[in-house]
Order: sequence, then C-alpha cells, then structure tokens
Amino acid sequence: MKKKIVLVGNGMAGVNCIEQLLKLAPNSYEITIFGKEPHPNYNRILLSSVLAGDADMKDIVINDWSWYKDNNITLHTGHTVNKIDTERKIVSTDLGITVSYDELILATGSLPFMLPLPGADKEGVIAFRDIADCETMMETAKKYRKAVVIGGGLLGLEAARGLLNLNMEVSVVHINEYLMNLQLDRTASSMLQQELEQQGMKFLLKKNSETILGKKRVTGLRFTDGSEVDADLIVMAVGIRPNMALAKNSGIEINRGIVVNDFLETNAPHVYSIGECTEHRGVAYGLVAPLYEQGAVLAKRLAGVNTEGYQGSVVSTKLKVSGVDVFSAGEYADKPGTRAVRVQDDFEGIYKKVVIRDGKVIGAVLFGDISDGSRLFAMIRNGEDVTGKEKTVLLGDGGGKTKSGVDLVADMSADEIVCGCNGVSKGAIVQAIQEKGCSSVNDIKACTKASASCGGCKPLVADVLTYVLGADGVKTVKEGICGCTTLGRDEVVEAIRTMQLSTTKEVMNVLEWSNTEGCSKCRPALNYYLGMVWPEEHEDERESRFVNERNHANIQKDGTYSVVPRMYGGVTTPKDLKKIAEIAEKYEVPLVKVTGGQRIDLLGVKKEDLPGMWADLDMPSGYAYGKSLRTVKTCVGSTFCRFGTQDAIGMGIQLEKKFERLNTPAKVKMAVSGCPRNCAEATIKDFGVVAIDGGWELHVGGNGGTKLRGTDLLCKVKTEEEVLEWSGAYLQYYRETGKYNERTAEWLERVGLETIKTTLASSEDRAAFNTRINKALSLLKDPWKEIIEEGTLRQTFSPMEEQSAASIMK
Ligand SMILES: Cc1cc2nc3c(=O)[nH]c(=O)nc-3n(C[C@H](O)[C@H](O)[C@H](O)COP(=O)(O)OP(=O)(O)OC[C@H]3O[C@@H](n4cnc5c(N)ncnc54)[C@H](O)[C@@H]3O)c2cc1C
Ligand SMILES: NC(=O)c1ccc[n+]([C@@H]2O[C@H](COP(=O)([O-])OP(=O)(O)OC[C@H]3O[C@@H](n4cnc5c(N)ncnc54)[C@H](O)[C@@H]3O)[C@@H](O)[C@H]2O)c1
Ligand code: SF4
Ligand code: FES
Repeated sequence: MKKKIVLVGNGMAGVNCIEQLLKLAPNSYEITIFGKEPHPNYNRILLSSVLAGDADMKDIVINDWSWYKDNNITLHTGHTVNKIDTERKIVSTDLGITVSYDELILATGSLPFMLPLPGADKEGVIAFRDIADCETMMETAKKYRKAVVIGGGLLGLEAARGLLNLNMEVSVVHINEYLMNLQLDRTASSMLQQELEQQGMKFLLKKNSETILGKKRVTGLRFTDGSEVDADLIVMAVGIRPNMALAKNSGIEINRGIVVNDFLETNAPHVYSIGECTEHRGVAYGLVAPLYEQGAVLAKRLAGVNTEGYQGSVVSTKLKVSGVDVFSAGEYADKPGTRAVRVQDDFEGIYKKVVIRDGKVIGAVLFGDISDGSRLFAMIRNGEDVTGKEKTVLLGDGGGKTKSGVDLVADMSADEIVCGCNGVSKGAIVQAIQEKGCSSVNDIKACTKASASCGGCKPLVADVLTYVLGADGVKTVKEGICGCTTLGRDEVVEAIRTMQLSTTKEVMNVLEWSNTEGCSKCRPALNYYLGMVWPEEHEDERESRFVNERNHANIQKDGTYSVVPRMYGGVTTPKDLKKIAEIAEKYEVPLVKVTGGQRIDLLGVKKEDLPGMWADLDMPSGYAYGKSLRTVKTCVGSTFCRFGTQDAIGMGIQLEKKFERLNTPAKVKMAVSGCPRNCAEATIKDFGVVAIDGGWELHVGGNGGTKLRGTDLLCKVKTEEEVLEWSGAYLQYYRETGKYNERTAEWLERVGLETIKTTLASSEDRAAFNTRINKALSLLKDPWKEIIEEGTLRQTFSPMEEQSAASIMK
C-alpha cells in the first residue's frame, strides 16, 4: 500500500517539493494538499508583474487544476489546516475535514507584517502578498488616485511601480534614510532613488508612521513628526513573519520560524517544514531560491535518495522594476575586515561594488549594469579565492586570471539552481539542451521556465548554453518586444507588412501572443508600428496609448494637466502672448512657465477644462506629451545676431512646420544654430543643424537627458532645401527601423553611424524616404482641433472617463 503524504500550504515551496518528489518516486505516495487560498499553485513572484500590467493573472499559474488530477493529488483549496495531532498523525481543517498521514510537510509560508497603527483596520489599508491583494489594488486604482506604500524594500518598490502603472500617484514612506537598506549601500540606493523619482515615484524618507487617518476609509497617514500625507490606499510592505501558528498550536518547536535540522525535520516525528515558515540554522528565508533548495533536499529524503542534507543558502536579489537594473548578493555592507572594489560611472549611471574578506568574494551590489551578477554570485557561493587578483574580479584583466562565466558553470553541480525564481537547476537546463535541442535562452525559457520571471538569471542561462554547445552552437535570439511574445521588433514589423496585419488585436492573435490582451509595453508599440507601416489604413488606437498621449496633455503630480501650444521655432507675437495671458487668467492657471524648448507651458489645468482652453487658444498642439517632434529650438541667427551667418529662425520654423505631429518611436528634439557658436545647443539634439560659412552642418543622435550624448556629424550641405531633404530621409529611416521607445541616440549606436550614412548616401534613396514621410505627414490632423470638433471625443474629457480608462496604460 502507498504511504500517505500530506502537504499543508499550496504555495511555491511546498508544491515544488511535491513536483520533485513525483519525479524521484512517481508512485510511492498518496498525496493530499491543503491550501488556504482558493487558487491552484501560482507564482507569487509574478504578482508584481501582474500589478505592473506586464503579465496576466492566468499567466502566473504554475500548476493548473488538471495537474493535480493528472498526478492523482487530492487538493483541498479554501481550507485552513488548524490542528495537527502528531501522536495519531492526523490533520484537521477549519471546514471539518480530517486526513491521516504517514509524512507531513508544513509549507505555510509567511504573513505580511502589518504595522499595528491606530486606524490600520480602515478600508483601503492592505498588504501585498496574494492574488486578492493584487486585485484590490487594481480595483482601487479605478476609483481613487492617491496611493501610499509603507516600506521602501523590494516589495514596496515593486508595489509602487505597479500602482504608478495603474495611473495612481504614489508616495513611498520609508523609515530608513535610504531605500532598500537591507539590500543596497548608500551609493546604489541614491542612484536607485533618482531613477525611480524620474519614473514618477515620490519618497518620504526617515518617516515613522503613527496614525492612519480617515473615518471608514483611509484618507491619510500621520507621522510621528506631526506631518501628514493624503492617501486613498495604503499598502504595507514592511517585511514578513513566518506563518507558524499551526505548528505552535500543535506543539511543534518554533523560534523565529518552525525549527528544522539539515533534513528539514521538525522535532515532531514524520513532520517536516520547508519554505518561508521554516528556520534552518537560525535563518528564515524570504526568497524562493533557498526554499526550492530545501524542497529538493526534502524530496530526496522522502524518495529514499541519498542526500547530504540542506546546508543553508547564500541569496541574491534583483528588483523587478522595468527600466531599473539592481542586483545585490551576499554580504554587501562594509564591515571591519572587509575591503571593496568599486566602479562608478556617473555618465552611464553604473555602479558596481564587490566586497572581499580573507581573499574571498563575499558580496556584491550592482546598479545600472547587472550583467556580472550571476558570475559574481557563483563566486560568492563557491567561495572562490581571488587573492592577488581582487581588482580583476570587476575590472577584468584580459588575461583570464579570474574565471569566466562558463568556467564557473563547469564548477557547478547539476543540482545547483540557475534560475532562483523558477527553481531550475543547471542539470535541468543541460537536459533541455541535450534532449530537447534547446539552443537559445528563449528556447530554455519555453522548455524549463528558467529566466521567465525576473530575468536576472539570463546571463547564467546563456553561460550554461555556451558551456554545453560552445560559443558557435548558441543561437542569439533577439529579445521579444515584451513578455507576451518571443518575437523581436523586426519580426513583428515584418509580419505586419507581409501578413497585412492591421490592428493590435490581429497582431496579437495571429502572432500567438501569450497574453491575448497584450501589456503596457507591447500595445503602444504595436500601435506605433502599425501606423508606421500602414499610415493610410491604420486607425490610431487611442486605448493603446499612454495617458498623456490619450489626453494630448501631460499629466502632473496632482492629477492636473499641462498645456503647451506650438510656437514654431520659439517665436511668438504680442497678440499671441496677450491671448495666452487672458486664457491663463480665465482658467485660473496656477503656473505659467517658459520651457527648455522655448515655449510657454500652462500648468495645473483641470482635465475637463482642456478642450475649452484649446478652443480659446486656437493654436496647434505643441505635442509636449508625445512620441513625436517636440520642439525646434533656434537662436536668433542672422536675423539679429552679429555673428549669425544663416537664418536660424527661418530654418527652424520650416523644420517644425514640416515635421510637426509626426509619430516617431520616441520623442524627437531639434535645434538650429545660426553659427558654430551654437547658442541653440544643437549638438545635444536628436537632429541638430549648425550654420557654417556657405551652408549647414547636420548633426545627429544627440541627447541631453539622463544619458548625455553629443551628436555625430552626419554631413554638410549647402542649401535649406538640402537640410529639409536630409532631415526627412533621416527621420523616416529612424521611424522605419527604430524600436518603439528607442531614442535616436540609442538607435544610432545600435544601427551604427556608418550604416546610416551609407543608407542615406544616394539621392534616390533619400527621395524615396521623403516620399514615405511626406505621405505620413499629409495624413496627420491636429489632435486638439479634432477633439474640439468631435463630440464623442470631447465627452471623454470628463474626470470619470479617465478613471475607467486607467487600466494598464499609464
Ligand atoms: C509581490 C511579491 C513579489 C515577490 N518577488 C520575489 C522575487 O522576485 N524573488 C524571490 O525570490 N521572491 C519573491 N517574493 C517572495 C516569494 O514569493 C516567497 O518567498 C515564496 O512565495 C514563499 O513560498 P512559500 O511556499 O514558503 O510560501 P507561500 O508562497 O506564501 O505559500 C504558502 C501557502 O500556504 C497557505 N497556508 C498557510 N497556512 C495554511 C494553513 N494552515 N492551511 C492551509 N494553507 C495554509 C497560504 O495561504 C499560502 O498560499 C515575492 C513575494 C511577493 C508577495
Ligand atoms: N524582487 C524580489 O526579490 C522581491 C520582491 C518582492 C518581495 N520580495 C520578498 O518578499 C518579502 C517581503 O518584502 P518586503 O520588502 O516587505 O520586506 P523587507 O524586509 O525586505 O523590506 C521591508 C522594508 O521596510 C522598511 N520598513 C520597516 N518598517 C518600516 C516602517 N514602519 N515604515 C517604513 N518602512 C519600514 C525596512 O527598512 C525595509 O527596508 C521579502 O522576503 C522580500 O525578499 C522579494
Ligand atoms: S549661434 Fe551664432 S548666430 Fe546664433 S545666437 Fe549664437 S552667436 Fe548668434
Ligand atoms: S532568477 Fe528570476 S527569472 Fe531566473
């Protein structure tokens, strides 16, 4: 007769252990699983991606209902096991079921720590732990605007990013003076803060929460220093506590967690504990990789396979916030007896620190470029001795003194975990390569799920591929444009052309998107590609655009908008200035500001006032919100300046009139200077024109934002017509080959200046590019005018509409 095994906790650690056990001893046990949540086993890690709009609830299920059936597992969801009789070997649940066991696994996970503040029981105060919390946040974002996240750790920041994507204003309250203080040093933390502030997050540091304000529902949070912040939603993310109530009630030894030995045995015979509820050698872990390692040991033990036991884990973390690369592993803090190698590049926003003690790498922090993460992590885990070559660990030596990623893979045992998020070992990846013919990171992802969650293990997966197949055997596959597809930008655009696909829905269906609704990354990208390929046929999909582009104005931190009318070349008239002044008074605009692009910005406009204000202005939209031509900055040039050799203003106005409204992969800024003194700063623009004696220099690929880049010289031309011809060809080439959201500076570096020069060298090719761009330009209408004239569009400017459109498109 089969022995009976019972698992309490249908979460990541417990079910993974059962999966391992089924592989090692398929027919040895009759299995029963109890889970408090009403769902089959799902990937809790990916709740952050669901909240951010990058994955769908259905994508995060690890084992669906049929998996339990196919493996003859009896599953009781919605049941809380509340008693274990360790003498009679029976468990019972709150709903009255009792089941006997021969072996019992406790994998009850953790409970989020809720600060015991007065008012913490109010409506709108939640944790971020499970599907229910995630759904509450998504629902709340449809009705409310202000979110406060307490806790600036991994969970708090991922929650905050998700809430921003849901169109909420987000303030993160942190007790410490710097973010992710448990994972980062101050330098990395302040770089992280800067990046997140640019994404729109606000921070309240060194703040100790005192009282949650509001009647039935939360309205704010007061701190011990007396200050307050408004809140319609408070998410507590201040750490977790092992869930050991069941063990405690049943007389099983607990301390910080349920106490186990190296074989995951508790003090009660035949009762084991794994996962976040467990304390092993004094440590309770809060990341999945160690929990999977515990499960693997326990599965072996239960299957009668020899094992040395669980020895504890070194952990690494990666923040799952798009656009931010942060990695931390081991002991990252400076302490007596440690020394560190640091590299900091403020231009590229990169920081790397490796901590060394007694000749061994014991910790690392990486920001901006985390490609060394898995190599350093392997060194930390292997206790690699780097005495005498400490600097080469980070800086490289060109002579191969330190081990490469592939060498480190060679040293790994088959059981070692490569992908922490999905519990995939080196052995499983090697097997997928050898038995299933996988030859790229994407193949491995499809076969084993390795690299499918946070993506932090991609470099290590690539090293395993190289280790098995050699460098020539590995297929380098372009990144999918988002998590919904493995197809890259070029493949998608090619399919749109050749298969004549005309809507985002059609693209997603025909190209078999894993998430049929798409996500906040692919929907606007597809809308752009479709418009670029089919300028006449494609109808712009408003719902696929981000909030600023839907509303043709920039949303501000208080939910109002900013209005910037077009002012060609930065030139205005007394009449227009008077009109703008009167309108600013009429709509009680709190701030009128001259922008860096030489225009006038009316800030603090209510959404419902936008169409009225546009009608009164009777000026074209300045597209200050769009992936489009923003401004053409000009100096006064030969019109007034003593040094000017050409008419910079006239040239700038011609360029702005020609390219206004053009949809581009990312925003485009231009400038024209009337002489090489370059007062219009043309050499940090996407397209800069600088007058020289007898003509113009055309400069390309500049960027003045976070990643400052000076332009490269494209060519010199003689006439204004040539400036227009070259700029048209250049912009259309960028439109046709740029990835959505890729600025010209990044595009130029990817494609290469020489390729661009060669492509645009012939006048016939330039003429063809110009024909296509002129076609696209001829079809564009001013959006403000359209909205004023079109009743149904105008109606969408009521405050209620924005709430319902909040969806995933920030
Ligand atoms: C939003 C979010 C993002 C995360 N991101 C990452 C990440 O990027 N990387 C990483 O490594 N980790 C991450 N984590 C942590 C990771 O999800 C946890 O470490 C992991 O889920 C813990 O697994 P577990 O099985 O121990 O516990 P859980 O997954 O919590 O499973 C325990 C289950 O047991 C059930 N249960 C408890 N008591 C009983 C009972 N008495 N009877 C029946 N059922 C019971 C619970 O309801 C729960 O479903 C994240 C966590 C969250 C919330
Ligand atoms: N990417 C990832 O690996 C990832 C993502 C999400 C969650 N997780 C895991 O989930 C668990 C929960 O995450 P977490 O971020 O809540 O835990 P945590 O313990 O890592 O961080 C909690 C943070 O809250 C701060 N804090 C504590 N009390 C506070 C207070 N009163 N006010 C303001 N701030 C306060 C702490 O300084 C700390 O930085 C952890 O085990 C974490 O590792 C991991
Ligand atoms: S760039 Fe030359 S022409 Fe233009 S304002 Fe400066 S000095 Fe005058
Ligand atoms: S470690 Fe996160 S996806 Fe592999």
